[in-house]
Amino acid sequence: MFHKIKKEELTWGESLGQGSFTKIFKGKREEYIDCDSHQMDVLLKVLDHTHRNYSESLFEAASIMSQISHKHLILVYGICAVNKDNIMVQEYVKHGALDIYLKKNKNKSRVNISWKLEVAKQLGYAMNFLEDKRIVHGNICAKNILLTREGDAMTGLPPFIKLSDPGISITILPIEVRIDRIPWVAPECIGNPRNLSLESDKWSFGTTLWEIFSPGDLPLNSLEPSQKLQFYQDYLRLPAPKWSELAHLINQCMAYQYSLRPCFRAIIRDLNRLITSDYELLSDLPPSEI
Ligand SMILES: N#Cc1ccc(Nc2nc(N)cc(-n3ccc(CO)n3)n2)cc1
Repeated sequence: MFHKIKKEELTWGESLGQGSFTKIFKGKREEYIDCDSHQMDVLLKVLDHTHRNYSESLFEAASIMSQISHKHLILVYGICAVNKDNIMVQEYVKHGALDIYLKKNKNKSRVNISWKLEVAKQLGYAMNFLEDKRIVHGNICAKNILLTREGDAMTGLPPFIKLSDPGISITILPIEVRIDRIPWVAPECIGNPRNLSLESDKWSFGTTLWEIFSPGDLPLNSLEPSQKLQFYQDYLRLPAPKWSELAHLINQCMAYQYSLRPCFRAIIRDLNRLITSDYELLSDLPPSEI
């Protein structure tokens, strides 16, 4: 399952924002390694008291991430559950979530096409690792991609990302939340969330690709819930990026027929093709026009 962490080991720092049913704080964890103490930075993900009924799902998310180890997956140290608080303790990632980072660096030359392709490829590696282990994540989105290293175009140092835990599973969340998460939640999971599968992770990966390459926009952000549902009922597609090969890959991942979605090995191969083809493209389009 997961390691149980005592509240005394934790020191609380600043609030860093909030997820759907959680609040996140920076913190420190006292660690005793061969009897001298070490303080390490941690991220404390606290379940809102009003959603204490979801604590089992938070523990399940922690348990999934604790059972596997990969350089592009977040490291979860364990859970601290004392009286009303349910806290997931994970490694602190220096630059936080990708969705906020992309907005902040919208027109910065550092966040260019090759930077974005590198991030997409690393996410593909994490997803391929999960697919090989038949582990469904269930909440792939830019908000759950964490930036360990910004990278530096001058020295050619690439960015480095880690996929976060899935949080509360959509299989137990009310239909309103599933509809609100269109277009990240795959169509087959709207009617019946138990259709969550390795294939639905591919759909979400496609939406996340769209997010990474859009200049900080959120897909279908202006639509009401009923219009989001209609979007699926009409088999509509997200606005295609101008880069047709990228648009093609996004649409393959976001195939309404889930058996047609490519495996992550194929997705990584296609991303590598985009990376090699990317340089002709750079000459004629400004990054924001992809
Ligand atoms: N300003 C700022 C700032 C904010 C957060 C971090 N660090 C961090 N470390 C993690 N392990 C997880 C997260 N998350 C953020 C959203 C989610 C939702 O999944 N996680 N953020 C660093 C700087």
